[in-house]
Amino acid sequence: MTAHLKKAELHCHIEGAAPPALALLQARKYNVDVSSIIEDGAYVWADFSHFLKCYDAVAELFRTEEDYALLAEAYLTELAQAGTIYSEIIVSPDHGNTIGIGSDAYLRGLAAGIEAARAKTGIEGRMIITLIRHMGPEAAERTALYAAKREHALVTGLNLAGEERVHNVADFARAFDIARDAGLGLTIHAGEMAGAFSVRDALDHVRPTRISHGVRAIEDADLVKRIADEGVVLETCPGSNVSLQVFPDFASHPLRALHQAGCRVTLNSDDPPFFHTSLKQEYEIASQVMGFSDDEINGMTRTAIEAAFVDEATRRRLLAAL
Ligand SMILES: Nc1ncnc2[nH]cnc12
Ligand SMILES: [Zn+2]
Repeated sequence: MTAHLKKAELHCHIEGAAPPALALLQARKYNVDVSSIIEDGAYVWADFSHFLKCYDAVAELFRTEEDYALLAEAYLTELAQAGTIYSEIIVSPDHGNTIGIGSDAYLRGLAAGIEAARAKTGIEGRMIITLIRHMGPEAAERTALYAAKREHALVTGLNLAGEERVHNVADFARAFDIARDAGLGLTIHAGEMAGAFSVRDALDHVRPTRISHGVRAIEDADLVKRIADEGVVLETCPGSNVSLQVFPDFASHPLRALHQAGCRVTLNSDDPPFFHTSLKQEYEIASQVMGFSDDEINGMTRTAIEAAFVDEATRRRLLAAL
């Protein structure tokens, strides 16, 4: 049982956290037919590419600042009820432009939701802006320049998500330079849908302090050693990996092997209802299915706070709360 453990999360895509019931309410509100993406109260998708399309269709159902405030408040409140003290949500201001409210209003809505959840429960939240790999380097640079303006105090990092099997990380190096110069924390989706070379690619060309997923580093023993030696933090999402068939089951998941090799690992939910999981469940899986002790799991939570993209005063306060 992990209900008594404090929790922290570095990796959850906010539109991917929308429960199907909420998506259905939004669909009704905007008169959108979602029968092809929600069946019997669950999201339907067949593979990773299809999942990304389903994700975009769900994101399309959130169209105003208020919609986003409610989504963030609901998600963070649920996390806090499970004992979570810190959460970074991955956000996509480009989506604000797609739906016509603009990036500022999109972030303002999410920030309002984070603040409302903090006022109610004490949970601390931050936003990590993501570049979308399959939208290419030019769009990424525009988004990085926007992120670097740091108009929202709760925006503290930059990520790269989307279809990992297109482009090289080097194509996005300028975007990450812009973010680094602006003092944003850096993390990159790698070693999820593509193999170990993709993690190496991210480490060689950008040197982020964290890797989103990174689990397929296990395919290359030298790379695992490098991750451990350099103290790179892996935002692992076992439920997501099994759901997307990156690994056939939890028994084959490399979390235990990475931990044993000295890699700094953390527990995360990614897109929880899409993958039939939650942060609470990821902690349960680590404990009950993978056999990690409470001390080992607390170590992962501590690692998450140590690697969080927050100011040092907040980090000290969160570490003291563990
Ligand atoms: N698991 C994932 N990998 C890459 N991009 C994503 N966008 C939303 N979820 C994602
Ligand atoms: Zn992700």
